This record gives sequence, C-alpha cells and structure tokens, in this order.
Amino acid sequence: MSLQGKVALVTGGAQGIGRAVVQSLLQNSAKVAVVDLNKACGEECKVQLDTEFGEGNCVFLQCDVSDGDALTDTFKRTVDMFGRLDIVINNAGINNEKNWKKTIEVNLTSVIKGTYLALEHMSKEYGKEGGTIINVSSMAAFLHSPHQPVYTATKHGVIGFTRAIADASTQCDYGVRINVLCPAFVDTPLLLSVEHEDNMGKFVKFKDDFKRSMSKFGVLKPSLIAEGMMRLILDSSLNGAVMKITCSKGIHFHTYEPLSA
Ligand SMILES: NC(=O)C1=CN([C@@H]2O[C@H](COP(=O)(O)OP(=O)(O)OC[C@H]3O[C@@H](n4cnc5c(N)ncnc54)[C@H](O)[C@@H]3O)[C@@H](O)[C@H]2O)C=CC1
Ligand SMILES: CCCCCC(=O)CC/C=C/C=C/C=C/[C@@H](O)[C@@H](O)CCCC(=O)O
Repeated sequence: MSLQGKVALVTGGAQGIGRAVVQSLLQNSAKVAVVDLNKACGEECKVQLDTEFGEGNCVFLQCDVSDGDALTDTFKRTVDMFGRLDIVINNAGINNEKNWKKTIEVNLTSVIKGTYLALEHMSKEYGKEGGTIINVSSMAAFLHSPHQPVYTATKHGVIGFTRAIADASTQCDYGVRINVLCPAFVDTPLLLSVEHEDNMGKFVKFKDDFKRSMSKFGVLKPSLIAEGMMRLILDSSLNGAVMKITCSKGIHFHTYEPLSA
C-alpha cells in the first residue's frame, strides 16, 4: 500500500498514538507534517524520523491546536512546503477535568476547526482534489466514566460532529472521506494523567478505580491504533464510519440502528 505523492498532517504527532501514525504514514511513503505543542518532543521526534526515513520526508511544526489562527497558519505552511494536502489526522487531545474549558478547546473545538481547515485545502467545493480526514475520539464515548465527565463529553462531540460532516461531504460532493476512530486504553503518556490532581481535579480520588478499569479492559499498543488508522485512510468505501479498537474485539466498527419514524 503506497501513499507515494500524498501529504499528511497529524496533530499531536510528536508522541503516543500520533507518533505511531506518523511512522506508519512515512513507512508508506507519504510526506508528513508533525504538528505538536511540545517543541522538545517534536524536535527529538523529527531527528529520529529523519534517521529512520531520510531527510525531507517530514517536518515538525510547533502549534497549539487550540489557537485557531496558529492552526490556520500551520495548515498553510504544510501546503506551502509540500505543495498539497491529502490526509489530516485530528489526534491531539488532553485529559484535564480541572481545566475543563481547555479540554473542550483541545479535544473538540480544535477537531472542528482542523476539519474545516482540512476541507478548505482538500474539498472539491474549494476546487481541490479531495482527501481523507480522521478524527480521534475514544471508547470513553461509549461508556459514561464518572472519572472524566468533560473528557467523555468531548469524545461524544467528536463522533457526532464527524458523522454529521461526513454526511455533508456525501450530500455536497466534497470528495473528502471523514471518519472517526475510538480506541480503548492505549499505552501512551496520556494514561499517567490519571495520577495527577492537576489533571483530574476532584476526580483524582477515583484513580484506583481508573487503574482497575485499565486492568479489566486491557491496554492496547499504539501500533494497533496506527493499523486501524491506515485502514481508514486506504479503504475508499468508508465515510462517516465509527471505528472502535478494543482488546476484546480488536479493530471493528460501531453499528447504528436506522431511525424509525
Ligand atoms: N491513550 C489512550 O488511552 C487513549 C487516547 N485517546 C485519544 O488519542 C489521542 C492521542 O492521545 P495519546 O497519544 O494517548 O496522548 P499523548 O499525551 O501521549 O500525546 C498527545 C500529543 O498531543 C500533544 N498535544 C496536547 N495538547 C496539544 C495542543 N493544544 N496542541 C498541539 N498538540 C497538543 C501533546 O504534546 C502530545 O504530543 C487523544 O485525542 C486522546 O484523547 C483515545 C482513547 C484512548
Ligand atoms: C487517562 C485519560 C485518557 C483516557 C483514556 C481513554 O480515552 C480510554 C477510554 C477507554 C475505555 C475503554 C473501554 C473498553 C471497553 C471494551 O473492552 C468493551 O468492553 C466495550 C464494548 C465493545 C464494543 O462495543 O465494541
């Protein structure tokens, strides 16, 4: 499967799930813009990726995705540098129940903004050639964890927004497929946030329940999430799909009952 000639932008690409996805994209010969707030981690990531895949195939762009103007500029810089845009992964996310407004900005508002920017650069509506967008939600959208009410709300929002805009893409012939990916627990630095009052606020008292939940459901490897992501990128039949990845069922899709009158 070759993505030769394709250009991808991955938010939160410097570590965790985003980084695993960046590696898969490079392995499949895409050019990649690694977009992340963390400058040190992004620069270290770029050095390692250059060593593994050769210089000129990826770029690190520091950006806070919750800053709309900065995100707009980052998309423009990617297209200026690589000449086009074909794949956008809105992946950056945080777990912060204490600063819950920030959680909404990063996990939901920036996904909406990132989708609209992606459409400006890829949609036939704007005279572009089409492409594909994947928004990262979570299995938290299918549970109602008492330990993460706002995180959970943002992940529900990402699914609702993605399914609606995917329908708009079909109806208005954007030529862009838009899908959503919902992983269960994944072995990344994000999981450490449950230990900290700065992240969890008053819900930190539930940290042991959280850990029991991780033991019960298991913890996935980032490489499996990247595998799911590649399926969403390459399967041209998928639009508005809700991919779930869990230890018990692996990569599979959520099905919705058709609405009756
Ligand atoms: N790790 C897990 O168990 C699960 C994670 N997810 C979701 O997957 C996505 C990625 O999570 P992980 O890789 O686990 O997290 P992580 O914390 O390991 O990596 C997230 C990356 O996003 C970057 N980031 C954070 N805020 C940013 C901002 N404002 N602007 C730009 N970059 C920013 C961080 O610097 C970091 O490099 C998130 O949306 C998360 O909610 C979903 C389900 C499970
Ligand atoms: C520390 C904060 C980060 C939050 C991490 C998450 O977003 C992960 C939330 C994970 C929930 C995992 C649930 C897993 C459930 C499954 O094993 C299964 O029982 C659910 C039903 C399967 C299905 O419907 O496909």
